[in-house]
Amino acid sequence: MSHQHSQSSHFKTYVRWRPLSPNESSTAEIGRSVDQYESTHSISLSFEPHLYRPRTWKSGASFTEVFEAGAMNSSVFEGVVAPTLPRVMDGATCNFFAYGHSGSGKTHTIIGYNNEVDEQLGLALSASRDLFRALDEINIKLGGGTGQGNSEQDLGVAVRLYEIRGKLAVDLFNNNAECHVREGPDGQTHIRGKTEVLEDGKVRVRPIVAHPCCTIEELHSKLRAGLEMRKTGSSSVHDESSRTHAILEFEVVNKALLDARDAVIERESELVPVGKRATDVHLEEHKNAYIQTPEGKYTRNPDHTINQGRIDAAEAEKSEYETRLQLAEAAVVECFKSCQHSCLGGKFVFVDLAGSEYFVQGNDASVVGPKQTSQERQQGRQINADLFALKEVIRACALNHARIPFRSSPLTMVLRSHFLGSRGGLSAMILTVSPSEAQASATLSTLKYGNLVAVAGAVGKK
Ligand SMILES: Nc1ncnc2c1ncn2[C@@H]1O[C@H](COP(=O)(O)OP(=O)(O)OP(=O)(O)O)[C@@H](O)[C@H]1O
Repeated sequence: MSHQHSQSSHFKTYVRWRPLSPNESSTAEIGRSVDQYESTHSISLSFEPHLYRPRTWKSGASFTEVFEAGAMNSSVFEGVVAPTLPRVMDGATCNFFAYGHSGSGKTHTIIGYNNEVDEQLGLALSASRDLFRALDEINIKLGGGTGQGNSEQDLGVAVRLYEIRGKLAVDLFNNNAECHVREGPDGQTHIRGKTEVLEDGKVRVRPIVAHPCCTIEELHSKLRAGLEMRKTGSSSVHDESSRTHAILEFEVVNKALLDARDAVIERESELVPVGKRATDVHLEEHKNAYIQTPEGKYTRNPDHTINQGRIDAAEAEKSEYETRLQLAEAAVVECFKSCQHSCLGGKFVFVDLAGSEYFVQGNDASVVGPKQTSQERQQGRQINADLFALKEVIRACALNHARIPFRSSPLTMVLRSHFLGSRGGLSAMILTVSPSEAQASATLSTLKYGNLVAVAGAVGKK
């Protein structure tokens, strides 16, 4: 088939239909069928006549699998996430994006609403369950490890939960603290909270909080508390609509790594006042070294001698603290080298993308969104920009470009390390869609975006 594109082994796209909800039971369903090619599927849709919508639409052969409305979370997990566990246990990052309109089933898929029943457990919670099982085995095998986080080397899971709201990251594990997303001189993205000035003059800037968990129960309870903090906005479709991208990370850690990272933050906070003092001393000593003549020119001040010794002492102190920081950073690297298992640093990342009702492709008139305030329209524009940026990053990664446009949006900046860490890992997008004719425009919008992303993820791959 001419429109058939093979799926990259590093990026996959899935579709999940949800059942009609009780209040949609009287509405008609979108006509749909699936064609299977070698390892991909295309979807054909037919709609009731509508002024702003085509009568039929067919995707490319873009989708790895299409889950029908009867599929339980456990089947989706087995098809999408479970096969990637070995990659995470080898230290890679596997990213999973849920994308769909408000009420289409993103939260149902990622977190789940009934955690008492295994089949209903969301993908993230099932992933954490399997991750803990695998880590417990290693902790016992590596000898001495109790699996309860008592040993420096016992492996556990650090969980982070934050949202991208506009240009800021909001830490749901730190009382919704607003954090800035910046690129550092090292080219890495840094997500940092407000600067805290401590009593001893140290200046601390905290990264996103990572809760270390030794058991799945501990992780669930932290997660429940964080999810309570999620901002909800009004929506014409679903009361709990989110206008933000939520990011949930599970990273394999041990106490030695967490301590080493804490030491880096501590050394950074010590360096700030010492660095400032060195700059102040330099400025003070040079301030009176020149005077202005009546003609407005600057000339050396004969009455002032620069105290070079004072400047040198301040610089020497600064470089001592810089060395301490470098040693602390080297200790983090050493943790990875000395760990007896390659899984340290392996990550599952789940991203609940903002609702697809904001996605507009060109002058696409088929998308008729809910009535929005001007603030919501502005958020919508940012979300749309994020989604385009994400697609372009996926394309550049698939093409193995040396320069990947992570800087294009706060979302892609934040995902930088996850995409780079996914070399050896995998990224997948799950498109959640409603079969209701009443949601046809939103469903079409979701599938169109998913189709674009799948094409982007498949370029350059045979
Ligand atoms: N596959 C499914 N099977 C059964 N029920 C589902 C499924 N998908 C969604 N639902 C139900 O539909 C409702 C809306 O789903 P959900 O809250 O997951 O939507 P959402 O996409 O996360 O919405 P929002 O973006 O507004 O948060 C929930 O009551 C959920 O239980």
